Amino acid sequence: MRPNQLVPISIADLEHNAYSTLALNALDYYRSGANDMQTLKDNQEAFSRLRLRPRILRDVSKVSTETTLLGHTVSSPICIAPTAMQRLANDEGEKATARAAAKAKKCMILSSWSTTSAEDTIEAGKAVPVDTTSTGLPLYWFQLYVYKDRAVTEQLIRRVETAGYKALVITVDTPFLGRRLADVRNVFKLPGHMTMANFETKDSKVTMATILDKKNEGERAAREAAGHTSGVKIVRQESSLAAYVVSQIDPTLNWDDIAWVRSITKLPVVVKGVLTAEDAKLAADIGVEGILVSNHGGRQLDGVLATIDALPEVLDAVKGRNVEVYMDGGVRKGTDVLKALALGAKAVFLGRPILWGLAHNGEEGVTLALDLIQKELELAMALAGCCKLSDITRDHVQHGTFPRSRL
Ligand SMILES: Cc1cc2nc3c(=O)[nH]c(=O)nc-3n(C[C@H](O)[C@H](O)[C@H](O)COP(=O)(O)O)c2cc1C
Ligand SMILES: CCCCCCC(=O)C(=O)O
Repeated sequence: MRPNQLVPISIADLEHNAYSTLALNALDYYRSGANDMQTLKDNQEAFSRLRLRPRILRDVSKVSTETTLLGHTVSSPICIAPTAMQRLANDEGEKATARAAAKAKKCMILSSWSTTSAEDTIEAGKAVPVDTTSTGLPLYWFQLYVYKDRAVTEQLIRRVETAGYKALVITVDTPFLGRRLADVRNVFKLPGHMTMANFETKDSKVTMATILDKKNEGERAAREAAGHTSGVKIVRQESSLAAYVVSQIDPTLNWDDIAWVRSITKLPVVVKGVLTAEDAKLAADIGVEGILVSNHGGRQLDGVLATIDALPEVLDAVKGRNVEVYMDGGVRKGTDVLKALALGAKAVFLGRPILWGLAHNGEEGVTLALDLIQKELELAMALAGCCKLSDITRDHVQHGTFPRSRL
């Protein structure tokens, strides 16, 4: 371990260590939120504004966190959110995460923008022997960005169906990339030896470097055409990620496209990035199977509600409808998970904690991150008087610090 690093016993320790392990452009890409990072901060702080209401004397000698997600049994409601470019943290990247998910029998969502292909990632997970001493299986879902070129999107859907992914998670909060200032300053780009592996064909490798080079070439040509001397240094005001999004991702995305995706696949569809009752109702009306309440880890529209604060209105809006509701954003501790479940989430997803685990020690680091928060959840459940997830109710949590009698 490097000087100043901690023997990690919490997600916060893993994050602390990652700060001295990762290269600055990767660290900044992972840790940043958009603009002032108000929402990024609030995602965690909002959990601290909630208080737990434990019940006592309930025989909590055995605690189980087993649950189902869209009909599949997994060991726990703690799941892995899609995060792009995991090989920036560790060379094994998405494969390491998939193996850790398999060992823990947890659900992993793979990003469209992975640095390992969808096929190679799930194969790595499937190669891990299944622990038969407990029920449940690892579960892999695929996160979809809808490309301007619908053929690219459709081909990807066919590939992930064949590979064995069990749901499509369509991210709907990213028509354009949020402005992450550190990435702009660093002129963030993927190192040349890594690719957006799902978009690599025999003939063309889609790297951000190639996109950026084309863009620079275009800018240079435009300057020359306007009579400027060639060779003048071009000062870019965006990360290459933002440029790639503008060139490839469809900002016209709307509810008809969600219906289109549903019409071309038998996989269940989860919409990721819902923050309001209004949109939750529209999602349920269109027939999606899942809603992931998310503000993209504070990386898109800065100033939106913390996800744990948006969760109740989404749940109220779809009460009685046949749709599962999950949340992500700021989940760092077992008590955070308990609070989200008490408000009514079916599961929670972890973004950055998995990256901090990967940076720590690849697959073992992700296993450690998952295990730390899993053990914290089990302890929190026992201390709150809950042996199984169905024992956790809305009465286990309240807003603010006033006793109920004074509210
Ligand atoms: C570095 C990074 C990359 C991400 N990449 C994606 C992505 O490719 N697709 C996506 O839908 N969300 C992406 N997200 C958002 C996460 O899925 C998730 O919503 C968020 O990280 C949850 O917040 P947390 O990091 O506080 O746990 C990314 C988040 C981070 C931090
Ligand atoms: C269409 C937007 C691509 C963003 C890719 C990665 C990501 O989601 C992030 O937050 O960064």
